[in-house]
Amino acid sequence: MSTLLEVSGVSVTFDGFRAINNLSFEIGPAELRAIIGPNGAGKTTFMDIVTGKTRPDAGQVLWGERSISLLKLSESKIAREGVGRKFQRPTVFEDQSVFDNLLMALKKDRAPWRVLFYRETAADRTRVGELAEEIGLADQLQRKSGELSHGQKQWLEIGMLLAQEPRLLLVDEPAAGMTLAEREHTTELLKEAAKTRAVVVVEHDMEFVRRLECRVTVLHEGSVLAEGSLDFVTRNQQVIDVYLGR
Ligand SMILES: Nc1ncnc2c1ncn2[C@@H]1O[C@H](COP(=O)(O)OP(=O)(O)OP(=O)(O)O)[C@@H](O)[C@H]1O
Repeated sequence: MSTLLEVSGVSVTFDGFRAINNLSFEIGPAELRAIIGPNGAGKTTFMDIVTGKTRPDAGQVLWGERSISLLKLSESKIAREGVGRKFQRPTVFEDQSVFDNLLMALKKDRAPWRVLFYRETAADRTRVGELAEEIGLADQLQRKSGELSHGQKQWLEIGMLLAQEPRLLLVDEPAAGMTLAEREHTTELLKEAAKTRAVVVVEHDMEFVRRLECRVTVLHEGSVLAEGSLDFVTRNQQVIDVYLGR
């Protein structure tokens, strides 16, 4: 399997506390991966490192075919390289329609004068339609985003990230606060997105993780404790002791 992202031997210490401890982790170019683990295991810090928010004290984070080091790039450069991140709370423009939110998110030259003189094209409208279809909001395009349900807002934000055509999408607890039907739709959406890019989902909801039907990485004290199918990792006695059994 070729590798899109390779984290190797990464450590991060905050005030003497080692939040990430010699972490090594790989993900392929079109793969869905779930990351689970107890509170404080280092899941958020892992995403912070990949996106350039937190700089590790040691280790490597290599990206793409040319194995460039993400550690040398700023947060904005990493985003432009194709790393997208979805935080837990949706951050859509509530006063704007679903259509406008998606339109604004399309990958464009962001030079200020271009934004100023920007006119949407037929190709843009088509792309917005495709994205809306993909996230299940094709019949909601004219609605104000603020009127959407919590789940719909989350899908819209995923759509806005997909509009940027990321090669890796990091998603933090997408199922939180969703109804069962919304969770099911989210599962389908993430599975579909992972057919053409890497998607890493941090999640505590085990039923949700089961439905993703993907490889699972269990983090504990900043390292990988176990990796494999959900059935495989949940049979691991250490995983039961530190996470599931509590
Ligand atoms: N900026 C920081 N300064 C000091 N300590 C930090 C900082 N960020 C994270 N930590 C500590 O590092 C450890 C790992 O935190 P992290 O948020 O990555 O865990 P997590 O697995 O995402 O947990 P949760 O499931 O609760 O979100 C925790 O003990 C946390 O308190």
